[in-house]
Amino acid sequence: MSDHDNNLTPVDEKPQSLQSDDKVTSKEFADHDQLNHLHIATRSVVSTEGVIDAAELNQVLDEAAIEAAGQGESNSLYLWGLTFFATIGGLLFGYDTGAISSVLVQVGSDLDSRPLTDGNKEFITAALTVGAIISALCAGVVADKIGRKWTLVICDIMFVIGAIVQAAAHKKYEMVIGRVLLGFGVGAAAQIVPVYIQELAPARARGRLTCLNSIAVTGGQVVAYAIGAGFENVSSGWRWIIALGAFPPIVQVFGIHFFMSESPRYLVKQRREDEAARALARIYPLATPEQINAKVGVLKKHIQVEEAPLRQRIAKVWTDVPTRRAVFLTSSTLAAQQLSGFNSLLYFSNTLFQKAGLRNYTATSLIVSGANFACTFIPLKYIDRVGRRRFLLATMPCVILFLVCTAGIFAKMLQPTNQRLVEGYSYPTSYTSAMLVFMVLYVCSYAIGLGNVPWQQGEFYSTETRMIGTSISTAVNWAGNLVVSSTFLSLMNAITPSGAFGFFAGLTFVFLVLIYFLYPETSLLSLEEVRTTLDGGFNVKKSLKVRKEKIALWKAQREAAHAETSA
Ligand SMILES: O[C@H]1[C@H](O)[C@@H](O)[C@H](O)[C@@H](O)[C@H]1O
Repeated sequence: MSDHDNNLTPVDEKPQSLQSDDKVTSKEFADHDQLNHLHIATRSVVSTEGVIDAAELNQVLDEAAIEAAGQGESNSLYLWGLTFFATIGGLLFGYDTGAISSVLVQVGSDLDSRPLTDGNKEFITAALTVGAIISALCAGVVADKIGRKWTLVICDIMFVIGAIVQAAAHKKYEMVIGRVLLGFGVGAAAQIVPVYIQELAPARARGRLTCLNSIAVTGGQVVAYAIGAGFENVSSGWRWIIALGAFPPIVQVFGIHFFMSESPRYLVKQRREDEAARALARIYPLATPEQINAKVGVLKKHIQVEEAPLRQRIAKVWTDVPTRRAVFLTSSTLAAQQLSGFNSLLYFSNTLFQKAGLRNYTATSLIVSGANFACTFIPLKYIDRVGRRRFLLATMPCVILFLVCTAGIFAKMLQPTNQRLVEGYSYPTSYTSAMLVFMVLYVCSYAIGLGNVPWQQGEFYSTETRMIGTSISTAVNWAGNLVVSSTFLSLMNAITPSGAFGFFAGLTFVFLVLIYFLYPETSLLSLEEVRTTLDGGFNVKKSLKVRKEKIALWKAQREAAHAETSA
């Protein structure tokens, strides 16, 4: 066993009670069986290497006790409420990215009195993404300055104005402006909502509550498709599809005003410690006032570190090697998510299915987004138990396989039309059905792994670099989205539909190799353990070993506790 792992090993003897000026190593620290119990129960943030003084130890113990107080108990109603209102941001991200598929088909000649060309369609779709890249880059800094809640309010304002401008558009450029404004909201929401949830959630529920945001995103896309199908035969129905997106932000602003608290971390930073304590007491209803105060103390300590000037924190992202590794990993996985091509289907499936001669093409597209939504629930249940890395490694080969099958079926189907999708040509139903089946299987594999796991990115960062690191990788994600959305239709024209899907398969394969060699397992490891995992390398084997031994240790502890109670 490595030193690292030894830190988790319980010993028979308890250490002497600790005086405030005592220095204890992390080894002794872990030997304290109370802490060991709490550490195991709660995955509290404990340094596994450094030297910690006793006052700090007590603080961490108290913080861990807060987590333990919530252990076994379901999340408080308040926490559910916070998550509900926060994930409206995810819902809007999904709705506004999903709605474009129906809008592009239904818009007809309503803009500039001319039908949209493929180039126009790509441009309009990409406009949102450009806005999102810009806002993702700024969102972290803004949220550190004015708070998470107010950043969300700005997103909501963008959602409403963007929707109004688009719904009222008669010219292409007005539509593009509306999409960019909407993009400002979407990009910032994609960055802020998961981090806000991670800052509020108790450690035991963090992974799953973050998954809820992905469910809101994919759910928003399904709602957009369903509404799109509903308005298919309504004149100027596309204006309604867009306008309906202006209502959820109003609900969110209502929730923010009357219900949501600011992140306790931000409140402490603003020296509003009483408010922070009140928010924490509602999130951890079983915690004692002393525990809450201790938690506020721990936050204060973290925030002192965070208070390094912005320029220094940005510099650290580049100069600190483990942080650079974190940026590389989170950006690569978020790029892989986009370059596997899922959004090409999300944005253009209506156009694609319409050209392939499928009747009810909007309803057919609903199957694609529905499969994405349904499969997002699988990681919700198992993401901590099975592990992030395993989810990716198990599902990415399936993504590649079904992309290749889709490419193959296109190649066969388009033989009579010289590998071009010719609108009005009647392709055999056996081919169009097989194409749909392979696409759905591809989407399911994507949703279980790549669609979800990369958004757990916050885990790889220290408190100090989390906002900036996740801003960078979120912008990379939107940049990948831009590449796919602005080139897909042209790519299909240039290298045929089968070539385009084959290309996505090839890119996914490259990322699969990268993840296999470099992506460590983070589930069940404390945040501190995740961070030390990136010291001196990517340490994939070490992370797997630590996780395995941790599980073995938990089992042994549980059995010992069981034997003790039955004796
Ligand atoms: O995780 C989400 C989800 O997979 C969405 O369906 C997709 O449209 C987004 O681009 C992605 O970030």
